[in-house]
Amino acid sequence: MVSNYLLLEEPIRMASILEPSKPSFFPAMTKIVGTLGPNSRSVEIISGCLKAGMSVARFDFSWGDAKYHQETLENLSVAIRATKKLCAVMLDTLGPEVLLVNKSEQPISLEEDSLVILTPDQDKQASANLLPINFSGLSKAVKKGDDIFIGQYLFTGNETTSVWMEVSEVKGEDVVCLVKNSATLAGPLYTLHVAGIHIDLPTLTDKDKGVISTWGVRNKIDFLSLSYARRAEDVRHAREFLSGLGDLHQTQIYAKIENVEGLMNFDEILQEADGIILARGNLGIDLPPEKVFLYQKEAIYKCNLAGKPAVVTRVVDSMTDNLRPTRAEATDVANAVLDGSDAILLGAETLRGLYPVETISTVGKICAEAEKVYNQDVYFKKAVKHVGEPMTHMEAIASSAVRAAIKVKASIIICFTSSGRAARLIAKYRPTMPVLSVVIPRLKTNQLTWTFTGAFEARQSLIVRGLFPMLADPRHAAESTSATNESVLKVALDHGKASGVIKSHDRVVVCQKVGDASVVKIIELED
Ligand SMILES: Nc1ncnc2c1ncn2[C@@H]1O[C@H](COP(=O)(O)OP(=O)(O)O)[C@@H](O)[C@H]1O
Ligand SMILES: C=C(OP(=O)(O)O)C(=O)O
Ligand SMILES: [K+]
Ligand SMILES: [Mg+2]
Repeated sequence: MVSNYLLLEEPIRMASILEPSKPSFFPAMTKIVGTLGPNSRSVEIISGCLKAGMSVARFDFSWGDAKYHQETLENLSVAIRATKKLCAVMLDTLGPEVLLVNKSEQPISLEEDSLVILTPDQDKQASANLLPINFSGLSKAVKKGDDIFIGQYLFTGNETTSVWMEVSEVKGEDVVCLVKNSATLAGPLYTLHVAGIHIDLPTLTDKDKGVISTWGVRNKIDFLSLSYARRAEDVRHAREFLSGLGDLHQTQIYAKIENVEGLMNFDEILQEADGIILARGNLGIDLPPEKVFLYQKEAIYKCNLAGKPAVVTRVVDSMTDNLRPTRAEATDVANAVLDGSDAILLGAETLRGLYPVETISTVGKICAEAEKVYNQDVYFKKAVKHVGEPMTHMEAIASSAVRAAIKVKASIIICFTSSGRAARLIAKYRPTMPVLSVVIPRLKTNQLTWTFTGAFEARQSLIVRGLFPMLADPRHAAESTSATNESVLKVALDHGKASGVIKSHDRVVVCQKVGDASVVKIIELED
């Protein structure tokens, strides 16, 4: 019987809930993006994060300079080599973020019911009555009665370091606000959020362009997280910019939807972007609390059907200071997985939290439990129906591979790919088993040198639910014959066996091209 119930096995036995989970080679099919910062930049901690399951490292240029992030990234490279765990690199832009400018970095104590002026004059000293900001258009964007929220970067919402204010008067370029709660703004970086207004600043700022063309090019970033993407044009513009920067034409763009403006243009943004980040931190302030879940479900579903990864943020804020998540947070992580998300992005928890490694492993365990009861059957049927008929050959092949793998209870799917497209399409149908995407390098030339492609494609699958990349030896370059295909398949199977995902007598579904024909084959392993 097929039901629309979220859980696959219906009903599950209560006693089965208590059974300990079997350890598996892959911590979870859902991926974890960790933001690296002060509490997660040593080789030792980063190695711990990788072993716990982090597969994408986010470098947030809202703070820290290129030198600081470069040191962290070099430690990441050492940790990758030491642990033999792959990790992709994501550059997160500053974007049109309004910041408080407190040059002295002295703590500022704001009193409930007092008045404070927000001014674009950055030469002024910050005080309890005057707060300079980096944006001169605020007075034109707000009106009396609007809510303004100032919080420490990545504020958790339950700190006494965030302040809620109401606009009481606009005076020239200054905005006079009434403080609604007492708070002390200590530390260097504070961001300002005004619900529901358009901030007239470019999505890709000059500072962002500078960072991408230097730090980004130097480190061949796999992903650009485009903060505050508000229109499809923002993504197109970023893509045009990347296309002029050598290798970065291969960088994928993840549009971060952080406000109502981005939400209103969601469909057109999804069409242009390679993936979506549901930035619930900012969007959660812009939306009434009772509407956030609705956005989450709809946005993830649209991403799933488009075959584009959905990344959910701000899941276990309380783990920034605690070893255990709250019950609400633990349930929220599981629900994000049941909703269909590809990856969970950790911010404050890994960046400045006390328990970065434990947070990653806790979130991974919750994801793994939720994946086991994800109603793949219901989702699969919806995905097939949505594509309609006639299907493209690749959609037919990808969906058939997933269906065959489930029917024969295969332990993995092995997918040959060069562009990564075939593997992504398989992931779209949400197989319940891991997909080993065997990326076959292609030889390309820029008329000066010959190089192999494949590294970007392999790392970019590290954010997709269920995909685990393996980069084939360049000697097996894409113009492959059936003999080389067979030898690559043997390497992939050996890799699967060595890592424990496949064992003797297991069934494996393979998706590859043989001559001109795309085939899905089922193989049963011998001893
Ligand atoms: N080098 C290869 N050897 C064998 N089969 C391949 C190879 N590259 C891709 N395939 C298969 O070809 C089909 C098209 O895959 P796709 O990833 O779209 O190809 P490409 O990487 O060339 O864009 C899929 O069935 C895929 O498994
Ligand atoms: C992840 C978010 O943003 P930031 O880049 O500021 O951490 C968010 O708003 O959810
Ligand atoms: K940012
Ligand atoms: Mg944000």
